[in-house]
Amino acid sequence: MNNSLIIALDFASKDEVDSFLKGFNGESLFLKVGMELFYKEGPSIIQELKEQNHQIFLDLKLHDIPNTVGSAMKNIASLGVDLVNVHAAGGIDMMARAVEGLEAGTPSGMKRAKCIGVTQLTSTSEASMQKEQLIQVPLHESVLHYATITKEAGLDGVVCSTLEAFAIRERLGDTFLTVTPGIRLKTDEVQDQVRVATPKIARENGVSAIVVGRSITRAANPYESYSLFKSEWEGITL
Ligand SMILES: O=C(O)c1cc(=O)[nH]c(=O)n1[C@@H]1O[C@H](COP(=O)(O)O)[C@@H](O)[C@H]1O
Repeated sequence: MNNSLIIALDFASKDEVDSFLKGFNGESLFLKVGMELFYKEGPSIIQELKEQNHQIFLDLKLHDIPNTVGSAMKNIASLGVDLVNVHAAGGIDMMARAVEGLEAGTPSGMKRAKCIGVTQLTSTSEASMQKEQLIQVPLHESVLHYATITKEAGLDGVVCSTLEAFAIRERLGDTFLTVTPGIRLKTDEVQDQVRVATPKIARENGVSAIVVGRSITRAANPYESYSLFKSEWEGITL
């Protein structure tokens, strides 16, 4: 999990995923399946990707009452994915029930998926958080607060931006995962993301894993783009 580069498979169908993965020549990857792909293809896409030896982050960002999230996680656990997430805004009880559900649903002999809490989405700015969520503290503080209650609930880490990762590690320790989307090379379009940084900054801030989507999946040559991100993330000069 640590030092991973997770590719966000934000595609409309399995066919698009297949043609994307062809360029990787069977390399074992850490892949994120999100709502778009999962709602189209269902659990079979997870099975297929696992059979191809990939690690899977199933990103469904659960956010509901504790009972519903706990039961949903029990079913998700049977898919055998490596990483799942919930919204920290659902609260401590909801997050604790998510982990309980995962533990109850993980088949014996299998490792339970790690569970992380989404703090403030990387598409959220301080101004929009204050105006739309009526949270009147600086965004950094809101993220640190969500990270603290996520740990209290027994989760394994958070989704945050690279800009908050260092402070989270300082407060909550090195083993608490910081998974950071909003990753762009200097020359990339930011698109709908707000709190963005390069793989180099992510590495310098000690984040556990970076998540990269469109900069790789929509690149003219996805494998070349993946290699660029990977070498900057790993600190290798090409
Ligand atoms: O939980 C996530 O993965 C997530 C949380 C967050 O705060 N921001 C965020 O961008 N993501 C996901 O990370 C990916 C980022 O994609 P790109 O912006 O295309 O690199 C998308 O699949 C998002 O759903």
